[in-house]
Amino acid sequence: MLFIFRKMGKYKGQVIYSLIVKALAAGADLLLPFILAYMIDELLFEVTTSDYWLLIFTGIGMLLIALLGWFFNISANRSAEKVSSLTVRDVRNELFYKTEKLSASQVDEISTSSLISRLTSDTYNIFQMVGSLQRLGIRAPMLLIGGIIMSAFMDPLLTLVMIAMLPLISIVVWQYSKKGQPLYKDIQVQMDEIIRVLRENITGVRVVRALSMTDYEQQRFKNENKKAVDKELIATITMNKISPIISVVMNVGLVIVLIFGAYRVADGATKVGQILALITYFTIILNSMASLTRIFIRMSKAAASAERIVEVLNMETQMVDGNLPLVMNDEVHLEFDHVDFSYQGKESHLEDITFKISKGQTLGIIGATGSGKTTIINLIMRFYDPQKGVIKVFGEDIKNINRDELRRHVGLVLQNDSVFSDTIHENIAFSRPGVDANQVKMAKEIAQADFIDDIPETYNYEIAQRGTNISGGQRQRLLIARAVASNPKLLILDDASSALDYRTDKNLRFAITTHLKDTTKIIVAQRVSSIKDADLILIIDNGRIAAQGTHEELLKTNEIYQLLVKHQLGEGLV
Ligand SMILES: Nc1ncnc2c1ncn2[C@@H]1O[C@H](COP(=O)(O)OP(=O)(O)OP(=O)(O)O)[C@@H](O)[C@H]1O
Repeated sequence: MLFIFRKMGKYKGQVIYSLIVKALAAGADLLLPFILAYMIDELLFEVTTSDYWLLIFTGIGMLLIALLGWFFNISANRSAEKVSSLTVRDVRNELFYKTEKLSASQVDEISTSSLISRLTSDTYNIFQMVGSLQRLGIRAPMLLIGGIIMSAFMDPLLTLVMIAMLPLISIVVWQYSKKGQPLYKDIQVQMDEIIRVLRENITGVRVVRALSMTDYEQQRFKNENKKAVDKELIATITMNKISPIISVVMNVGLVIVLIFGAYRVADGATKVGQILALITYFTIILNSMASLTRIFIRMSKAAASAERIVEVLNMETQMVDGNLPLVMNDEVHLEFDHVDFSYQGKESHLEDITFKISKGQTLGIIGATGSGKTTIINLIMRFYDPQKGVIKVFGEDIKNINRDELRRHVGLVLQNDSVFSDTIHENIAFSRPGVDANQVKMAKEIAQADFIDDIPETYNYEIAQRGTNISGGQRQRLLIARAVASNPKLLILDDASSALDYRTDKNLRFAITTHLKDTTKIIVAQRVSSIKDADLILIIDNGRIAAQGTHEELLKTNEIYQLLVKHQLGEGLV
């Protein structure tokens, strides 16, 4: 909760304005029953000609005060909305900025869906609370205290009856608010699950349909949705018990006041107008208690959400960025020195990886599914840091290089990379400085993306979201064009040509070798033909390098490689 108040603190001028204006509006509301009592008791029953005019002027005065109250309320509410929007904008920005700085393993730990729900529904809960707090936070207590003072001013004895009810009400509100917070946290955690199922289905919509899994997925979503509804119900039922309890307690007080009031009017101890005003004040007190309850409910929700947001904001920055300028005068462009890595720090995913390649050379990585090929790429891109060993890129320890600087010099195509809903030109150029129309054209040629010339709109053709209006092979070529367009120092193609036919794949490799002579290339592939011309080939098996060497060397010495070649290229080559 402190976190929210700190964030609101930035707009304290505006908050103070809202609160003052709200207080004025509440003051106007409190004055009205008082004037009404005066009109009934002093003017209405003993009306003379002069009193008649006073009655009219007092009525007009009441109307003006009501209008003023209305104006103050509108102005304060507007200001309150502005503060809540700005506060939540700041929270979202800070959370997004932090999310960008999280390491890939921290994102794995929290999960992407949870990050999305923290950025959306959790921040919305804070938005609602900040608004309510300004709209009702001053108005409700003012009406409550003001109502008590005004009624005590009119009839202290009857007011005591009402005051006697307040401690009981406070205990009820406090107890239920305490219960509410964990329940609302549960709902938010369930929201993470709903977003997870939704994301999986949206990104995998075609697979779901192709495998006729729609019914199954609908059921899966229904289950998660039902769990959320059940949790919402438990929280709502729990919190909604507050209002009726308060209502019953207050109405009992009201009835007692009415009975005593009737006796006191009969005895001449008080007047009818005063009793009427008292009842109005008690209704104001009742409503202000209901408003306070609403604030407490919103505060419970917002506190649960703030806790989830603060949990992310307080995560330690695991990857410290180096700031050494990249000199790149080392001949060795990539070196792994006894590197060990595990995603969650438990089972090993890479073990004792050691190899090096020089500037302009090509590294081929081949191995079974799940053997650790992409994990090596993840470490080169510094998505994760290894637990042991040193990785040097361009001759510098990767930990000393600024990550943005490192990635600016790398052209990367990952297995499931996506294109964007934009023109072909933008998909290749990607708004990078220096990547002009000529570079884009050159990239198209290297990537064998001739299909672009066959489209009437050529580079202006609009690609649909996730590239649904081009084929898999065309998408891969577009991604390769994007990676080579900036003339990177290091080009990484992770299974990037799997959808290309052998001939196009061969032409692609030839074009890369001739056009990007100084670029160091890493090709991860399942096909021997894609990596056989590499200067160094790594055979990865279960997170370890089973063998390394050139095609010829491995053909002579390594059984796994011999088998691969035999199966893929034919007996004659072994
Ligand atoms: N983010 C992650 N968290 C935990 N484990 C992971 C993560 N990514 C990959 N793994 C595990 O690490 C191992 C190596 O995965 P990796 O993606 O490197 O394999 P790969 O050789 O590239 O496989 P493929 O050829 O199928 O792409 C696998 O057992 C995989 O389940």
